[in-house]
Amino acid sequence: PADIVARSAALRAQIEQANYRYHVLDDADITDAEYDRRMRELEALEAEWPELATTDSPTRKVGARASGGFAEVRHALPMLSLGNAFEQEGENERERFREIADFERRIEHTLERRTPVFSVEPKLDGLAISLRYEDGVFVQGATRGDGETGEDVTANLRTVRAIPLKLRGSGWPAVLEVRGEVVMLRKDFEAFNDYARKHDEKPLANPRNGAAGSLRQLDPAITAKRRLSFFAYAIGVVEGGELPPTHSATLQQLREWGFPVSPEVDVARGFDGLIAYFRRIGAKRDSLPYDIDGVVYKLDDYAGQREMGFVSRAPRWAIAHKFPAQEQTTR
Ligand SMILES: Cc1c[n+]2nc(N)[nH]c2nc1OC(C)C
Repeated sequence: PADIVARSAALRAQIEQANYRYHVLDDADITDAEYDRRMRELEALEAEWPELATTDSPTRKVGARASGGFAEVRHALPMLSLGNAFEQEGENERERFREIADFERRIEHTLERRTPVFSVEPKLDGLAISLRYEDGVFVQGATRGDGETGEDVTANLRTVRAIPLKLRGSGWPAVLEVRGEVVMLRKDFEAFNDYARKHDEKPLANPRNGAAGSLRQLDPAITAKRRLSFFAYAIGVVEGGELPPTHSATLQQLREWGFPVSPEVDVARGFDGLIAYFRRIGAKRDSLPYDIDGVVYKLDDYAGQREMGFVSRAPRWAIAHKFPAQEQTTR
């Protein structure tokens, strides 16, 4: 009936807007209680009128259990690994961060630029995944695997509220692949372990294990009980449309389409800019809502990235800069 259809459409719009404000803008405008009340009302409507429960409904109906394990997915564009750099002994910064100095200098020389612009990001310690959208609708999600082929964990990813089931706004390509990290936020990790201890269940060693373990559950109903999050950091396949010419502009575009992107991402110029960012993020590492194991520097313009190319499977245009290993207290 028309009034039911109108009511469910209004609830969807309100819930999707609340998801966007909570996960993307980190600026919720309704209380959790109000959010839950609207979700329960929509779930009740869908229970009474099942045709309302379409696959992109924000009620995120849980799919079937992947009985014989996960299907394999071949990444049309390999999911890259990153060369990484560690701190060394040395009198001055250029020696202590020699590998970063070499990385940046190689780009200056090859592209004949001075102090090139980099997109700089925290390196989240979670599980890398690739999300495929066709005409703005989430159709498939896969783990990184070996970079060439991963596991189809679509049903599990549909239960992650930070992952949009359909894109927001307009102007997206016919096919868009977004890559990023599924993480378990520290507050959700602590809550999970408090619950586990009280109920004599095995606690998680660290949030990364929480994310990996939750996503690889064969039964998506179990994944749905684990509170996971997601932050986009790259693009894969793009067909039937185009993206901005720089990575930093693309990340902003992804936010507008409904993807969470870490608020810590920034742009930096030249070696000094990279090291200033490394120190800034290093200083606030323990106060971030998720675990990180370093920062990532990427030449910002895609034309320059193409010109720099790759060494084996790691790009010459990007590098991870790791912090000294932290004694991982098994909480
Ligand atoms: C493997 C990887 C991991 N991360 N993490 C961030 N933040 N960016 C990023 N980029 C990556 O690869 C790029 C080369 C796309």
